[in-house]
Amino acid sequence: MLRLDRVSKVYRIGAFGGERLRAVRDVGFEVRPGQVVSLIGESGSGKSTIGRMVLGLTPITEGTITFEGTDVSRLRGHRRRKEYYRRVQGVFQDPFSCFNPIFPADRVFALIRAEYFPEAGDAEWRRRIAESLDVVRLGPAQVLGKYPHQLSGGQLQRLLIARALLLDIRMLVADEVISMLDASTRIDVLNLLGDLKARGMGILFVTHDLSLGNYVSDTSVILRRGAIAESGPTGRVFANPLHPYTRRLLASVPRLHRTWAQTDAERAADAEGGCPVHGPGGGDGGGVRLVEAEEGHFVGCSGDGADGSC
Ligand SMILES: Nc1ncnc2c1ncn2[C@@H]1O[C@H](COP(=O)(O)OP(=O)(O)OP(=O)(O)O)[C@@H](O)[C@H]1O
Repeated sequence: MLRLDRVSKVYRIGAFGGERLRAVRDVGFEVRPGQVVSLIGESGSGKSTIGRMVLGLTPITEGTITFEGTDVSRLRGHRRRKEYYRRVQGVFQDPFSCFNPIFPADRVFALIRAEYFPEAGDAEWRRRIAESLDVVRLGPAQVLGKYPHQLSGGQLQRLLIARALLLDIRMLVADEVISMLDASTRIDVLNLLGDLKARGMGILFVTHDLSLGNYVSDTSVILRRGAIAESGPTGRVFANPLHPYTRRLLASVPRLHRTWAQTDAERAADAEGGCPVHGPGGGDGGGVRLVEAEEGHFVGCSGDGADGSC
């Protein structure tokens, strides 16, 4: 469905764009129908840049992104972009910023109608909205005609997902979609993503939170400084983390019955360095080259070992 091959992004930064920042390095993975793939990494690891490149919101520097066999790396022209967005949509962290406070929140539906379904009759359109709201478990009376400030963050987030569903999308990029929601609403939105997956939708789930990645995804892609440190079936990556960076991330998840001191000791042990594939002396495991350590489970090898094997 969605495939990234050796995708990189270099931003021009500094005065007059004279400096370059390599935010994403040679990233490749696939999202299949009915599959949730998590992009996991700390702040600045390049997760959102990848999500934005998939959505055509940030131009890619190198590599290829294909969706259902079509190269969508450089989407040009209103018609091509419109067709792509009929199939692929994004939902982001801050639902409030997606709504204009001076209009009722359901204006987002009217904008979709004007762009994609100008020929739809009123009765048909009302039925389609009701169907979409039903999928995201919102009653029309709860949200229609209400202003953004009258709705909760969770309701607004679900409204945005309902808007995307009007388009018969095949893939959703969900970028930190629950970070701003309270605990009870979070689980609602996570379960909703589970429903969408069950309907065959592919989901690219961007998160800095390992436990969320573990909860929702079939495949995990762990990013470090823009490169893949480790990737594979979520069960394998979490049960047998091979890269020191993944182990450090896992060690920093607060757990009941564990103390700071125990977590610190784990961190220190992992910080000793070396390549996760070839051991100490094999570089720092920067994730430049991916090595298949077990079936479908890849780990970044720094490629600079003394004997050239690494
Ligand atoms: N438009 C931009 N111009 C220049 N640099 C950028 C731009 N957007 C992101 N960056 C830089 O690229 C790197 C990756 O940023 P990105 O937002 O993709 O990371 P992230 O993993 O999503 O982080 P966070 O979880 O904090 O959102 C960071 O160093 C960031 O400062």
